[in-house]
Amino acid sequence: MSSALEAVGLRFSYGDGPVLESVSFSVAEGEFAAIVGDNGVGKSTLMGLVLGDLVPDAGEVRLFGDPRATDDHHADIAYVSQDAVRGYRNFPTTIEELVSVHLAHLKARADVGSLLETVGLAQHRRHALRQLSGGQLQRVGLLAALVKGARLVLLDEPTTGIDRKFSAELYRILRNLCDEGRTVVMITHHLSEAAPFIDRALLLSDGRLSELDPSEWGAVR
Ligand SMILES: Nc1ncnc2c1ncn2[C@@H]1O[C@H](COP(=O)(O)OP(=O)(O)OP(=O)(O)O)[C@@H](O)[C@H]1O
Repeated sequence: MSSALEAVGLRFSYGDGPVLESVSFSVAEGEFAAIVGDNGVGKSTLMGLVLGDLVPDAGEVRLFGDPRATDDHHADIAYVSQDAVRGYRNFPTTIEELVSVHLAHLKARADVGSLLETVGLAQHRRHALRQLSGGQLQRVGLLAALVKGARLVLLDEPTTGIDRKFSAELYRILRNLCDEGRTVVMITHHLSEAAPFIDRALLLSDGRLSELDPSEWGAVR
């Protein structure tokens, strides 16, 4: 399997001591990987390096085999943050309109109904964004990633403020995306809830990333 995302010897500091010392990992196309670690260990910093918002002091990020510096694969990757859509909540549009406009802008052809079906929002297609719950809004963020046709979907704490039932639904949607060949890398503080759906868990601590054995997934909070 070829790699969707690879990091080789990433080192990064904001100025004081290094946040990341030497981070190396590879996520293959079609995998669902979770990144876990205590508060402040550098998970969002690592995401910033992957997204190109931050530049490593040493090492390299590769997207689909290409060094990020030479090809940012803008069209292939999508980032869904904790509050991706919350800020747009009062924008006067329905989900259906949002998707249609986005598709038209991208000159992309896709069936709006099946995209909404994929993220479990079909029955809300004519609802205004302000009528949606936090969990439903989070899925609108994911929907934007799908409209774009992203092959690599990055999520930072997608289940913050979302109850267990909605979280499980979101994980199931992400699992399905991976089964269709997309790649998902998700920062989470809820590994035990995500465990039934993911392929791999990577633990960030002391500036390094290590693979967690599935037998350890239940013990990490
Ligand atoms: N812009 C910044 N300038 C200086 N230091 C920063 C900046 N952003 C983060 N840091 C520091 O870098 C370290 C890692 O922060 P980061 O947000 O990456 O951690 P995290 O693992 O995502 O944390 P959390 O789980 O709380 O979201 C922390 O000590 C933080 O205070």
